[in-house]
Amino acid sequence: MGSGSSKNLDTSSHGSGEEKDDHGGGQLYVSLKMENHKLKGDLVPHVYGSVPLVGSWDTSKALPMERESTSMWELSFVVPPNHETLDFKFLLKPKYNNVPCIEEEGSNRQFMGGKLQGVARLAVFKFNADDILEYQVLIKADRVSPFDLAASWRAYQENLEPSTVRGIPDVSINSLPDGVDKGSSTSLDLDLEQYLVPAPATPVVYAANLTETPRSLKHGGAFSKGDVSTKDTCVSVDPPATIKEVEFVVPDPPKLFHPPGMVESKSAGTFIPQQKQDIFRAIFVDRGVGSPRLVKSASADTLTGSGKPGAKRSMPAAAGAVAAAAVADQMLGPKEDMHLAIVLVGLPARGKTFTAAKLTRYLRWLGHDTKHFNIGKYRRLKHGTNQSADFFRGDNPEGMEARNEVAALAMDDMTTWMQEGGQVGIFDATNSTSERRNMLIKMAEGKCKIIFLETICNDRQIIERNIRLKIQQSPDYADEPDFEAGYQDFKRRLDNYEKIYEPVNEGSYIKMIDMVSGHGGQIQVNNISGYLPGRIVFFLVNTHLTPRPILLTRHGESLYNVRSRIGGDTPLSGNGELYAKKLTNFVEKRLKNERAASIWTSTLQRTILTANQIVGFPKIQWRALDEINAGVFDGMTYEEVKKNMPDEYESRKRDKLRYRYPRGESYLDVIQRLEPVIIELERQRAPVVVVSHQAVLRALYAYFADRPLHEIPHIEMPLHTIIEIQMGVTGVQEKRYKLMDS
Ligand SMILES: Nc1ncnc2c1ncn2[C@@H]1O[C@H](COP(=O)(O)OP(=O)(O)O)[C@@H](O)[C@H]1O
Ligand SMILES: O=P(O)(O)OC[C@H]1O[C@@](CO)(OP(=O)(O)O)[C@@H](O)[C@@H]1O
Repeated sequence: MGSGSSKNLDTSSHGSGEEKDDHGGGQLYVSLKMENHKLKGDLVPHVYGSVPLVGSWDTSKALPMERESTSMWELSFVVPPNHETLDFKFLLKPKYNNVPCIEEEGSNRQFMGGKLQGVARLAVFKFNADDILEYQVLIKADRVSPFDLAASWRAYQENLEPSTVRGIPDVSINSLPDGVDKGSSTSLDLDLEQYLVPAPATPVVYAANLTETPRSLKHGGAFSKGDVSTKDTCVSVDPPATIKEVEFVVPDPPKLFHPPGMVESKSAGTFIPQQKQDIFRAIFVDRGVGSPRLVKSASADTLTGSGKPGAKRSMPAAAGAVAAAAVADQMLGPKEDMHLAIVLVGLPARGKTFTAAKLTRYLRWLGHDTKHFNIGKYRRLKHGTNQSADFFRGDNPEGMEARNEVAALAMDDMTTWMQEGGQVGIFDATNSTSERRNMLIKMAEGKCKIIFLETICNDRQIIERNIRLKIQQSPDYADEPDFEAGYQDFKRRLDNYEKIYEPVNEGSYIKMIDMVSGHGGQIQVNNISGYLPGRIVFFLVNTHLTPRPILLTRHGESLYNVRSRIGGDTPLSGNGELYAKKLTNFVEKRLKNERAASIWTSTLQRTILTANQIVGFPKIQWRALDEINAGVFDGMTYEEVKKNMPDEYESRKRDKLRYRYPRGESYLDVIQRLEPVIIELERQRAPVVVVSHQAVLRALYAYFADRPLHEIPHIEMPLHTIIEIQMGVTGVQEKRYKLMDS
């Protein structure tokens, strides 16, 4: 049996009781995974250990792990902050008995002060001298403030709550009929190819090229046209709408009059200068622009239903939790906390730009006004693309000055944009010395809150792969025809950075350590609190680089689709049933080698029936995947709405994103409830087939395709077509299969 004990945190042993080992307070969120493809009888992996939570070394109270896929077992738990040391071991226990238990070989595993001691070694179980079973082990421990943890978890759980619709189990696996071998569908790949149709243009562009362009370039200042490298300019000078933003500057929120207890929101549209006075009377949280018969802000009419790019606002264009958090921040938080700077830190080729772009996409999709400032792009525009490794030497004063100068310019641009209402700036550079970071901290004083996000990778193979990707993608090497010469130059550049690199140890930070290698990664969090930082940590904890497809499809045509009626819960038409068969065939072929894939549907029968015949994969019903709730219009045709409620019809037409159906939902509401689905799709390592609805799929697709919020309600989402999103190490790619005409 395991040995060891749990020590309660004794403040006296820390001198003055400083929370030195507490890493900024908070609870320890521990996630354990074990993987083995050879299953042994009905033995279930358990965890037991030194604290009551994990059974106090009593095998009958050990915590069972849950099956995540056929070969993967998982368990998460939260250790209260007053446990300094936690010892534990893995245990194999029969499903329905307490004995015999087989404890893993070797010494106890241990968390001390929130950190795993030693490495996450394999879990080895010895049945007898010749019979040994090994499990791969993955252990993550993150410090999360109790508040953020509770908020994230509640939101997550609420959306995962099982439905009670129709009494159908929410998770089911219909096994393959006897004699059917899932791996036997040979030579079928060609069949799939015949259904391929062109996807909307999704050029694979190096993420840095899509980032912000220096303001001085837009307005003809320090970055003269002569400085500009053609490679960067051709991709990314912002559209005129963004430039227009600076023409009308909304006063800083603190300068506005706030009657006690009232909160003013500008999130519902563009301000029209002559109506500026009205904003002083606006008292509402973004709740949609429809339903005049229901209570509506007196000011809503003074705001043009925009959602268009360039609309100026100081609150996110979002609903629900996002809007509520923004209001709370304005009421309670210090002014600078209303703006958040995520400052990347890390050696070159550690995934900083990749992570920055992904986070930008996620935050924008949630409705936060977010911009990505890539300092490499600033440098290229100012100093050209052909800087050799010497430019990056720590002992090259000119190089250092030039790099600090562009970093300061970008920081200036970012804080100026924040003062105009921008919410989250992502500052993407190596920022590899504390001197540079101090410069940024000083520049941000009183303007925004800084959180450092450090990406650390110790896996030589991944670094090697990243370097090769860099030579292929980065504009720095676009003019270098000789791959080997580029490679050697980049290696020298890396050496120069490594010589002076200082890991982050100051302020608020998130460290992502080996998060992509697939084993033993961890996230360390220091001094992080608040709604948005909490969401960011939650998002980063769940993302990884394992390539896998996500298949999105609408249900087969329903009886209401045939009659052009919205909403409802009707079964499939004949056409719809045919699609269900074709989809089944498609999934069997496309996922023939995927043992751990799963099928997600909504709780409405048109999606359940569409997926009904697919066998061999777990099916999960999500309420969050139900179609937009059309409220009092459910079951009507668009024509009927137009005729009977012309005002409502027009309101929706004017601003389909924010329009909330009376007693129903808006697209913004749908996006909010889909957040747990996105997090889960990011977290999954195996393929997922999502069978859902038009509005829901528009919102999900927009996240992956990085489409702006205002476009979401208008994205084409045809019936009987599968959109395959391929999640890969360089980003997201798309394929479309049209199985039949709609
Ligand atoms: N957390 C990470 N650790 C290591 N590699 C990563 C990480 N995230 C993404 N990558 C990989 O690193 C590659 C290069 O990333 P990039 O963002 O250009 O690096 P950087 O900005 O640090 O120079 C990406 O294409 C991706 O495959
Ligand atoms: O937002 P719009 O464009 O109205 O699209 C959403 C509508 O699509 C429909 C079909 O018209 O989805 P679904 O096919 O899932 O039934 C309606 O139920 C839903 O209200």
